[in-house]
Amino acid sequence: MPDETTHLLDIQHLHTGFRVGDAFYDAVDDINLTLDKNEILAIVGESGSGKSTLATSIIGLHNPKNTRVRGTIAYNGQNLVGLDETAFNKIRGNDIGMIFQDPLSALNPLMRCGDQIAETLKYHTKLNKQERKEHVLAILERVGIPNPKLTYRQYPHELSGGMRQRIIIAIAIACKPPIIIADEPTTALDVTIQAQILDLLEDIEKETGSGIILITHDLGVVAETADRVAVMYSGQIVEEAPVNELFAHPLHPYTRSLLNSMPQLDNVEDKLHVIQGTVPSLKDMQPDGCRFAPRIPWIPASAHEAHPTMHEVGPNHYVRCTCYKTFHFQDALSSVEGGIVNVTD
Ligand SMILES: Nc1ncnc2c1ncn2[C@@H]1O[C@H](COP(=O)(O)OP(=O)(O)OP(=O)(O)O)[C@@H](O)[C@H]1O
Repeated sequence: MPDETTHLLDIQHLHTGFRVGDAFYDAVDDINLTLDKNEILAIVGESGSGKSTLATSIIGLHNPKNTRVRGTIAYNGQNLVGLDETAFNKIRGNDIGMIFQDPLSALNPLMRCGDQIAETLKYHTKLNKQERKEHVLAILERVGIPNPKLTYRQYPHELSGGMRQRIIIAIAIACKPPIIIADEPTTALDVTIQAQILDLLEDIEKETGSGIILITHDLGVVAETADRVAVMYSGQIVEEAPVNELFAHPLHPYTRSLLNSMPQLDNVEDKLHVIQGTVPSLKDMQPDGCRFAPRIPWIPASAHEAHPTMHEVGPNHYVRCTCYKTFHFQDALSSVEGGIVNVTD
């Protein structure tokens, strides 16, 4: 692991629990993770695995009445956990830029696009009105808007989905934040635009040296864009590795299942395999033991750790629980249940 002092962000023992009835349930359960300059760290996992909760914990977007956040998110000598709204407002946009999945709901429909970018500059910089306008035009050009002067005056609904996402990226990078969190930034876009937006994010990372947390359920996006990957399942990280290592030597049964459920362009004859079962809801999460065990019932209980920990299995490669050592995909013939073809190798 890189020297601790170089980490942009150092998350230790992060728990984020939501109130359900009278109790809190951890959607993020003891996460340890670092982000460095000049890297794109992908957080990948199925819907409900806790990816967005991790992101919103970092930028303090939770209602404290219904949410309990514990642990440390060290940034620039301070712990972001427990900061009040005033302190977070200074950090959001200036230190941490945020790119959301749905640009239409993230933008103000009644405000011109240029003014929305200028607003961030107004709040965080001492630039005067004219300087802000010039800066916004330069950013619009940087994010690939073909006619910045026209788009400055346009409202979000006048733009295509791809262009709107470029506006969101412009807002996120306006103050050159060292950290950018992109939560499913391309999910709502078609494939061609998706590739352009991912290229843009990569260029920004190279130009500015920022660290980007890229949240996605799409392993194709991960393969194309990320430097390092953390795989999340049921609120926990189950595997973490540099991207090439993860794709070449995936170890955790969940990672292997996710990879096996990806369509392979070079093997069109193959069936698309589906992972049986679903991510448990908050109340149904097992407090201890291997949380993926119920989805691989053919693996004996003795293969799992009672209290799973992360094991270092190679340089910067970590995997949770010992079950990866004995895991194998179930035989295809015996695994057809309820119309679902289970993963096989
Ligand atoms: N405000 C909330 N109150 C209660 N439960 C919540 C809240 N937000 C999320 N959850 C629950 O926390 C768990 C993790 O959700 P989260 O949205 O972080 O997952 P995700 O991996 O980002 O999924 P998706 O890709 O669908 O957003 C889920 O069980 C979800 O229902």
